[in-house]
Amino acid sequence: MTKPIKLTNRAAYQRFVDRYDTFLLDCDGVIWSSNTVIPGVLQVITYFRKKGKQLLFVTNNSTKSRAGNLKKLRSFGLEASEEEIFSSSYTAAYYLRHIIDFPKEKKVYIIGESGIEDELNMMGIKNTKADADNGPIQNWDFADITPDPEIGAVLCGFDTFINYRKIAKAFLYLRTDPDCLFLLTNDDTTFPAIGTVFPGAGSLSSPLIIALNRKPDRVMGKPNKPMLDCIVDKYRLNVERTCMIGDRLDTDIQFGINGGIATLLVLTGISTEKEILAEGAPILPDYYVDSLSNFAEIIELEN
Ligand SMILES: O=C(O)[C@H](O)[C@H](O)COP(=O)(O)O
Ligand SMILES: [Mg+2]
Repeated sequence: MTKPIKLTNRAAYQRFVDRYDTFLLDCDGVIWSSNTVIPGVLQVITYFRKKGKQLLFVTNNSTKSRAGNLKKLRSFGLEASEEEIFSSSYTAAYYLRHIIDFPKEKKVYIIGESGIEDELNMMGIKNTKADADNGPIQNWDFADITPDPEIGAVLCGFDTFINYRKIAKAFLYLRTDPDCLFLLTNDDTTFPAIGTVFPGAGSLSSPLIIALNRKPDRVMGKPNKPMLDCIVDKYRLNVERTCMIGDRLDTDIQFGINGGIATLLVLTGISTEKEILAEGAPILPDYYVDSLSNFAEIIELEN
């Protein structure tokens, strides 16, 4: 495998920017770390816009809908449109409506936050509301955990309100109805926040996988196909002139590789330089850089 190129000077930054017309931008670990914007990144994204680059925001974070992500981008002063945003919650709703045509009389049981519920509602897909089971089981009372034939799919995403009740209900729906779909918005094992990492969506759905001894039927987010289909259905990407920019090898960079597009790893999130320089590293980006903010050097040149 070709050794990744580290971008470290103005000439390299300029060549890279001139080489691509479309950037698929990951969010957590590239633009922000939970609610804090990564220093120096905003001006670079604004500069890409000024240079007429097409920007698509491609996030595995299912907690927000496209509208929720747009609000967050704008809260940092970044202009964008919902059309440019692809979240794993949107991809899940898109997949259920446009790829498998989920039965209208059936419901989706959500383990996740409002982003999933909002996107399912916008696609007209019945669901059990994200906060329906945020309360714990009281006094070992399992009486209200019963099979529900209306549940046609269990959809798991990132859920900071995860609890035993949700896992138990999802388990029962999947165990009692073999036709009930088991779907994940994404399976990132960790989540980057406040300069460190915490358990990710993939860790939160693992109790179900273990208890059921069953793998999910489909995972929506990067590096998986539903997210790529969702983007390609909306945008005719010129893969030759497109680059995926991300902080995680097994999601962002693998997604680029699967899509036949170039990849740039930034070291402000999950994956490290040590991982890509290791002998026999399984996933390698084409390029890497300490931070997206490094490109600010070429902005100064122009001013
Ligand atoms: O656990 C998760 O859901 C992920 O860590 C997180 O959401 C990744 O988001 P992204 O980096 O794709 O924006
Ligand atoms: Mg990320």
